[in-house]
Amino acid sequence: MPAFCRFCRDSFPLVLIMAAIYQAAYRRAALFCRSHSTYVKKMRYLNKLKEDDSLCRQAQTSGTFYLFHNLSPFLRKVEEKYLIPQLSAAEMKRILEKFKETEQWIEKSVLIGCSDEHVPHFALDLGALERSVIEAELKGSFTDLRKALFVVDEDSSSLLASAQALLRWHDSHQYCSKTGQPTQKNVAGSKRVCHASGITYYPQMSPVVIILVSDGSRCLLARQPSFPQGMYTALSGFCDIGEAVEETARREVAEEVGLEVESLWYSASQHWPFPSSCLMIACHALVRGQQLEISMNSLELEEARWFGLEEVMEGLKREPKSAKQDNGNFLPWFPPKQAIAHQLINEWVKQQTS
Ligand SMILES: NC(=O)C1=CN([C@@H]2O[C@H](COP(=O)(O)OP(=O)(O)OC[C@H]3O[C@@H](n4cnc5c(N)ncnc54)[C@H](O)[C@@H]3O)[C@@H](O)[C@H]2O)C=CC1
Ligand SMILES: [Mg+2]
Repeated sequence: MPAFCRFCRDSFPLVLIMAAIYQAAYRRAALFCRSHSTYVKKMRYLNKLKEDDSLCRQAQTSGTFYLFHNLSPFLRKVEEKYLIPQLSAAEMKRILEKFKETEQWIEKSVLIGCSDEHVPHFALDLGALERSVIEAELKGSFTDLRKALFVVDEDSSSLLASAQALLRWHDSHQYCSKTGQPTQKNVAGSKRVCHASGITYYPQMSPVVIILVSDGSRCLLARQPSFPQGMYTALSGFCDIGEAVEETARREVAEEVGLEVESLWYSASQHWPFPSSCLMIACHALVRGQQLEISMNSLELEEARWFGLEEVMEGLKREPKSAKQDNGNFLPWFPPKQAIAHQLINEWVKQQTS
């Protein structure tokens, strides 16, 4: 039975081995001790690349590149699957030479991760080059992110979302908001600096709280006028400056549907790239022992109502395509599984049925 870390050869104390066995986590624990796991090494390597420009410049020569065109990711359809091609530095050079562009372009790329073997991954937006030429050359197409996220697998969709968010942030932070002078990105793209003022800008996300309100046996779902027909989701709202998550949740529920939250518990969080990089903080909330009549804010919402368990379970199974009825009305359906709203609704169903 191996009881040594693969990297430092330190043996594990017996108590740790026993604990690992009992937690059924033995396989992983036996290969790496905590400070030498693949994950830790990977995170430390990425951190070094962010801090060290020359190391990162060197990494660009052995890295792989995900391409975007005006923030739309490049996808290739192989049989029924959509894949995200990763180009080597040599392939990038070949493409850029075709456009008589220099390799200086590579410097515009941003670091978005690395493999377990420390092959760094970069994202690069080729928006200034002719889209159709790149598509023909690489046999694929630049696809709107709203479509791309829902046709690739789950890991790829979160990678695409964060890569696009970082590229978007750089595109819109090219000037210092204090001096108006151009800002310069570090090689990894983890920050931009204004050399005139000395201000460093870091990529940002806007925190949004998403709240699935329940009265114990029903849950509250709502529609904004801009939603596709028939789609309902949980309430949500941006955090005001200085607010805690709990305060935002209480305020948004009061503002949007006129109810008071009695208790609130955290579920999970998700980066969401629309409209531009939100950190979605998902919570369940209970409103009980008070008036349960909804007083909807019609400036923000088109409809808000209570849904029973059965209606929610049917809505979860319904495809948007099959929501339209013969009379032109739409049956309710909910956001797809990639959206954290879906997870909240699923969790609520589990709570009700367990
Ligand atoms: N991933 C998911 O499951 C879901 C994601 N969302 C996302 O949550 C976000 C916020 O939801 P809403 O209910 O519309 O928010 P909201 O209820 O706070 O209303 C939006 C309004 O807030 C104002 N606002 C305040 N701070 C803002 C900021 N930093 N950026 C943009 N607008 C700001 C603007 O006037 C805007 O029109 C949306 O971008 C939406 O895409 C919403 C529901 C589900
Ligand atoms: Mg809202």
